[in-house]
Parts: sequence; structure tokens; C-alpha cells
Amino acid sequence: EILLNNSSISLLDDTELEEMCRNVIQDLSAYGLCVLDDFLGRKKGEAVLKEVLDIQSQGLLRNGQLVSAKSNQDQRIIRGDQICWVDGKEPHCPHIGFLISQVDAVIVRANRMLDNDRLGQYNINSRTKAMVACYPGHGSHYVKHVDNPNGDGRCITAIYYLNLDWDVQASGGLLRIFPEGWREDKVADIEPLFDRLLFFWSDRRNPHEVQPAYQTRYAITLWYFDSTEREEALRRYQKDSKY
Ligand SMILES: O=C(O)CCC(=O)Nc1cc2ccccc2cn1
Ligand SMILES: [Mn+2]
Repeated sequence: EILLNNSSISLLDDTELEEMCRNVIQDLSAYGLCVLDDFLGRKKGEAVLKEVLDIQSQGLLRNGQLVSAKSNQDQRIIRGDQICWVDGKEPHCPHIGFLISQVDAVIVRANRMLDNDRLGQYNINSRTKAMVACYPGHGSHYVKHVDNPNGDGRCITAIYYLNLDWDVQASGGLLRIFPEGWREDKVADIEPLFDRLLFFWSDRRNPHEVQPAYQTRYAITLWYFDSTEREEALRRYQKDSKY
């Protein structure tokens, strides 16, 4: 668990940052999710991607989702994501650290905005490390799930996508969110496009799945904690929490 630094420096000037945060808060309040495109710009986005590729080529990614080999092997669930956790301060990933600081800057600022405008009455002052994830293709997917179904403190999921020229028709890998409260036949289909940042409430309001991917699909995820819910969860689980 990492405390947010209230003086996270944003690339944006104050007016731009304020405008972006207003947009994030409005969309989260209205839809439970928000998509920001061209978040870092091409150059910086590519620098982050290069560091993720380096992490992968060094074999640092571990199989995230368990594969349950059913009785007969061909029934096995296709291996899901391969992951590793970084805090962004490591010497080999300064640009991932920069990405994290920019997402923190948005969350810190949004959290500080006028009360009636606050992030769904949350008070956010900490987050997890960043989870670097790769879906190796060959149909790897993530079954429908809720990130925080039982009040472990996580209130916002932030996912940064790194996939240049991704074509969902050819490569799949769509993130499909089934927002609670939307009409039964309505879903949010999010393409994992390069330099795209997605925020959504981490709780039961947003069940989601990653549809089978047929190319390697990269993403970096951060989870932000609501201080009250987090304290309560730590008390309940006596600090054996996994983050
Ligand atoms: O890559 C995407 O579009 C989202 C993938 C996704 O939901 N990943 C994910 C990964 C997780 C890993 C550990 C525990 C909970 C987790 C919940 N969600
Ligand atoms: Mn998830």
C-alpha cells in the first residue's frame, strides 16, 4: 500500500488538470467509468511500452490467473494474464514511474475538488503498486469478475493500455464492462488502445471480463483505496491483506 504524494507534479498546467478531473468526476458519477485517450502522448507512451517489453523479455512476468487443468488436459482454461508488480521507483522503469505519477496527479486533484464534486464521497490517499499485465495471445482471457466484491478498500481501478494499432476485430482482447444500473442489454466495450487510460469503480457496480486476445495485449493497472473502507478492511482482516 503506497501513500499518495499530494504534490504529484502533473505534465498539464493547472487549468488543463482541473478540466480533466472535472471530466473524470462527471463520467464516474454518471456512468461509473471514464476513458481518457492520448493520456501521456505518443513519445512518453512508447517509452512506457518499451519498459514493459523489457520486463517481459527479462522473464519477470508470472502467470497471474491460475490455470485449472481439468481431468482431460484439453479442457484446461487457457492461461490468462501474466503479471508483475512495480512501485515505479525501480531504476529499470522510470517511465512507468512517470505514468504512475501522472495518474496519481489526476486522482489527488480530483479527490481535492469541491465537496459536492468529490469522487463519490470517497477520500483517497493511497493505492496499490502498479500491476504490469500481459495477455500472451492464443485466446488468453479473463473471466467475468468484480475487482473488489467484499469491501477490501479499493474504490477506483485505473488501467493504462499500451497496444499500438490494436484491432479488436482481428485481435479480440476487448474489455467488456457490465455496469450495474445500465439497461440489461447495455454494456461498455473498451478497446485496449495505446495511451488510453480507463477509470472505473472497483466494486460490484462494474463486473467486467477480458475477451479472448489473439495478440499479446499489455496493460498497467493501479487500484486506489478509500481511506475509511481500507481502515475498516485492515481491521477486519488484521492486516493479512494481499496488497
Ligand atoms: O486488462 C483489462 O482490461 C482488465 C483486466 C482485469 O480485469 N484484470 C484483473 C487482474 C487481477 C489480478 C489480481 C486480482 C484481481 C484482478 C482483477 N482484474
Ligand atoms: Mn478486473
